[in-house]
Amino acid sequence: MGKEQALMDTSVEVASRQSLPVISFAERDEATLARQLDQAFSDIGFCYFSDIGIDKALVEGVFAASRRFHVQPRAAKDAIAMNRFHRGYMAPKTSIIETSSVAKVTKPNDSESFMLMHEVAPDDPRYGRPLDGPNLWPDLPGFREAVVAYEKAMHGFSMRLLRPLALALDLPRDWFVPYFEQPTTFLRLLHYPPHAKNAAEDAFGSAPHTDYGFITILCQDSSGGLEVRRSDGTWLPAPPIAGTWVVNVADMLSRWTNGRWQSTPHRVKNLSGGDRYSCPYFFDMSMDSTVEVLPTCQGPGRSAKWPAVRYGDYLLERLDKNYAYRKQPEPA
Ligand SMILES: O=C(O)CCC(=O)C(=O)O
Ligand SMILES: [Fe+2]
Repeated sequence: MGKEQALMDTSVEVASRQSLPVISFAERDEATLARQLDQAFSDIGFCYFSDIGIDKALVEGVFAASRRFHVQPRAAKDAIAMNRFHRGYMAPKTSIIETSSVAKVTKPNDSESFMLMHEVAPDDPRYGRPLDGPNLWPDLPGFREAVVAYEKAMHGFSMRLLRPLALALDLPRDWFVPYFEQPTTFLRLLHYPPHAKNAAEDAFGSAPHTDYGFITILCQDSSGGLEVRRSDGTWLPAPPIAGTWVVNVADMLSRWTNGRWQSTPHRVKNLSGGDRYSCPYFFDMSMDSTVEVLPTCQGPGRSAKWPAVRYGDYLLERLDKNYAYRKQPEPA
């Protein structure tokens, strides 16, 4: 490969790409990881992670919990319908991605989910602010323990990931840490029913969208159906690979990097014929974080493409537009 080609390959996504890169965290030094992360996130904004040090039993536990939750009768799930803090059960066809920059989305998503966010205790000064309130739990023995154990492990890994991410962007290795002392996190236990045979072409389990925050680390079952948009507008499948997580850059991280890392649109159609389960973990900065283009991602000829934004404001605007329950009048 000539030097010019090599340079191009690190900055321009290869339109003919047939698969996403897999980055292994087994015995890799931070500098190597940083290089691989930079390449993947600059190219297509998506990759797989393997060997991230999370016990298989934790993964099996969270999927088992999700299945137990979703097979319950609808009334049991509605008993913990999503509260104004964005926690609880989100019924099918109650989210429509009106803020999609990708497509005119007209149909609500054909999926249901249980949403868990960072816990905010009543004695926490943040308690009661928008999106800072209590989680809701189903009446299922062992459910909470399994879900919290997985969430804790994902949080630990995500904190460790901050260093190679900072190095990849030529920042001091602990640069991101202060933004994540009180992170905004979402663990979503998603269930997709089989895609209806007569469904319209533009009906999706998850319509084309980008994620809002910093980074998303998703574990999927063996059904398949997730697709990632290439820069030429075609869609690349992100099929299940045992022992891996699918990872993507979200809007705030893309904005922080002045677009060097891409917040890539993705979508889901569950064509497996059976139920599909996935568990995305959204690891985002504290609500009060100001996201302003990084000093290392701007300079002469690379002026900042976005003004500074407070993450909590950006997030609220998105949620208010995309979720039906947020459009109802507040209960008295
Ligand atoms: O279920 C999936 O594979 C993707 C889910 C997703 O993109 C999301 O919840 O933001
Ligand atoms: Fe997503």
